[in-house]
Amino acid sequence: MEQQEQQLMKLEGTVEHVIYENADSGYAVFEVDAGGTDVVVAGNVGGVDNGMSVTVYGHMVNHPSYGEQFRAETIEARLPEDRTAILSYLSSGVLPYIGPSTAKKIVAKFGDDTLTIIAETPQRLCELKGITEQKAAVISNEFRRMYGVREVVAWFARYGMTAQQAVTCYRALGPHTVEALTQNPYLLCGEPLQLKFGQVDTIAAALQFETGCRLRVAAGLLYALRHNAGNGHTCLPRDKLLESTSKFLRLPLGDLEAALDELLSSEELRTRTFDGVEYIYLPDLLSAEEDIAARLGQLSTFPTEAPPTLDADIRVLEMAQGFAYAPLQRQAIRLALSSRVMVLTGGPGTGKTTTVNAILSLYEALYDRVALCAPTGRAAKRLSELTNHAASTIHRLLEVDYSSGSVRFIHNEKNLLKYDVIILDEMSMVDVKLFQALLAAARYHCRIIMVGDADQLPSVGPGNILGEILKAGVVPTVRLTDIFRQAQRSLIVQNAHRIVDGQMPQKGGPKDDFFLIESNGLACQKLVCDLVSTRLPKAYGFDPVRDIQVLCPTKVGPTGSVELNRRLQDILNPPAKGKGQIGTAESAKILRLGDKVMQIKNDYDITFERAGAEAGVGAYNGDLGIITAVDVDARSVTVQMDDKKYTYTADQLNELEPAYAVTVHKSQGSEFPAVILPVADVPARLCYRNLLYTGVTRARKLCVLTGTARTEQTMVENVRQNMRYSGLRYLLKDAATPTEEKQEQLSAT
Ligand SMILES: Nc1ncnc2c1ncn2[C@@H]1O[C@H](COP(=O)(O)OP(=O)(O)OP(=O)(O)O)[C@@H](O)[C@H]1O
Repeated sequence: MEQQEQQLMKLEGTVEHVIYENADSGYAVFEVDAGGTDVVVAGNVGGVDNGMSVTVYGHMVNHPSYGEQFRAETIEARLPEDRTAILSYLSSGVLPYIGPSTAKKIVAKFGDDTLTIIAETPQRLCELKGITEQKAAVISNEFRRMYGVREVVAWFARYGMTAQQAVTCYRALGPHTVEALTQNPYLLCGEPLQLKFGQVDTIAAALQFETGCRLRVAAGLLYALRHNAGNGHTCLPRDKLLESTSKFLRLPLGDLEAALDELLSSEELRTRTFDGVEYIYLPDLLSAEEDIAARLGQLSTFPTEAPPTLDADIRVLEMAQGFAYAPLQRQAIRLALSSRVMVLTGGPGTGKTTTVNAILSLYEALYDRVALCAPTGRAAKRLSELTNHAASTIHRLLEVDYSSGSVRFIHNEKNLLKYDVIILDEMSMVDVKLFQALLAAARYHCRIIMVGDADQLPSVGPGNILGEILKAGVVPTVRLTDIFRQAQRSLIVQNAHRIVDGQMPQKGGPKDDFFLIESNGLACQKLVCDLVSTRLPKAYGFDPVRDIQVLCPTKVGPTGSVELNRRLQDILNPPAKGKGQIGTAESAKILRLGDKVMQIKNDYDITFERAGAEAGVGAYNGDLGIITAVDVDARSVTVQMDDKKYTYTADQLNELEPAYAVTVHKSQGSEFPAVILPVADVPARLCYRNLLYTGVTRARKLCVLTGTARTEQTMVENVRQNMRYSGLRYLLKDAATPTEEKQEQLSAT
């Protein structure tokens, strides 16, 4: 920090005029009187007000439109200290009920003590005509709130953290933020910042916390569980949790046992034993799994009957389509119409969508309200194209309310969705919290049909619901296994099935929709670029940006997504005069007019416009779009994602990345006309079957593998199933086991 500060310039002065301020991000542009010279300062400083004394560290930069300005890295702001500064501060209208003339009167009366009086004895303001007790209280509260934010910003700056982090934390922890963090800095590991344990440990050490203290041990255990939830585990075996936490805290196991037991008895953590092994859960993840299990278990045991005309109805559908359903498809249709809950699973080309279409038609004849949904926008779009029926994302169905700064759903157990049936596609991508929310918002009698392919990569969030449901074996399930004739002609489909069966894909040739071109290292990088930019567009007529997608198993290396993005951006959308572009210092990425970009995290707040339709909010991880405008001065870009137009301001640019090449993980739930998948230089931990399978099955018309047969073979043979700890299968089995009490409840309904 010190070293960094040495390279930074220091500027001291008084804030003269705030030109622009974004209260959410803490970004501000303001003029500072630095001993007679006015300097424009810009940066994420957490807000400033006229009259404040500031010490700013940063660099002078030359802004293309605004000329010279000081780009602030950190700021220390103090409240105005002398009369003139206090008057300027209050006159700016920073506090309610105080305009320039009232400010003058207040300062004339209380002088240098003005701010102390406002903070501590606001009733004294009533000595001035026109200020009632109520007004004085409002003024004082607002002052203390603002002062609180400044205090938090200063505290954060002391430990090398940004004003934006401070503002976010203040919003979550409130006026006592500094007090709370001083007493327990490890709170920073939790929501909303989720800082790395090491970083927080350094802060704690500076605050004289002992390495063996209870707060640190408890924080370490919670951190390990949260970190593992980020890797998909809903729980951890007790021994494993203790062992890994003991390693990163560098404390003996014995020191951790007591802290864990305390956390369990205070219910900050929960425990369950499955198959004789004790598992430790974060409470919200246990509730999610228990709620899911209880609801699915209950629905599974709910007696229902198929409509008497079902066979005739199926025959009518077959006649209308001109083909008969295969026996397993028929079984799935019957099961869907005679159960409250079911799973339909199978690989590509096995007739899932055709079966869903039949189920949808039959249900629509019976019920008014059938919802079709999928976890991602692209999956929902594809579903709606394939079924000719409106489909939405789960988030859209539940309607996100982000007004409190965290995700809540408008539809929940108190405001149920008005559907009789919910058909949920791409089930492999749904995590436990989202599924819990969906089930909570479903009416008691609502039927749930889950469709998915368990061999795809599991959800980004914690849990492996589809896999666990299949393992539990208590939810009625049909697994489609035969590949239909049309699909059999496709080498993409055949090879996808070969991969799942552990066989090497057929190599294919130019006439097939799948082929492998052997290559390696930089040659492979060049090959991918040639295929995207010239060879495939020439041979197949694909648009290099809109139709072809490079999917990388990894981010790193010559054929990782980072490097390929850089190369492809240069080739497909090179810089040109008049073509706006914005560079971001942190990630060294460039966003340029015409670029294909991806939203890389959920933003529930960002607004979009739609031509001829209602505007809305929300952009989700994995959404793809094209940059249609760049405002270099304002550092903002406009992105068109299907029919939605978003404007990203300077502080939102970190949500976007060029997307000529994306990782297979980010492509889950999407399909592309042509996929190029480099299978060279893949790090060992990413060399596994489901990843290759997921990548290949994203291709609709053409899949080209570039790389080495050896890497391909390693991927096919490695069945490390992205192993995830979860207790859902046990909880489900338990929930579906009829007990006397449950039987009584059922017969009473
Ligand atoms: N009973 C059937 N008889 C003849 N053809 C069928 C039948 N069911 C499905 N098909 C055809 O098989 C092909 C694959 O079916 P479908 O698209 O439903 O499979 P899918 O499992 O959804 O595949 P994907 O996951 O790849 O989308 C389609 O061309 C479809 O028309």
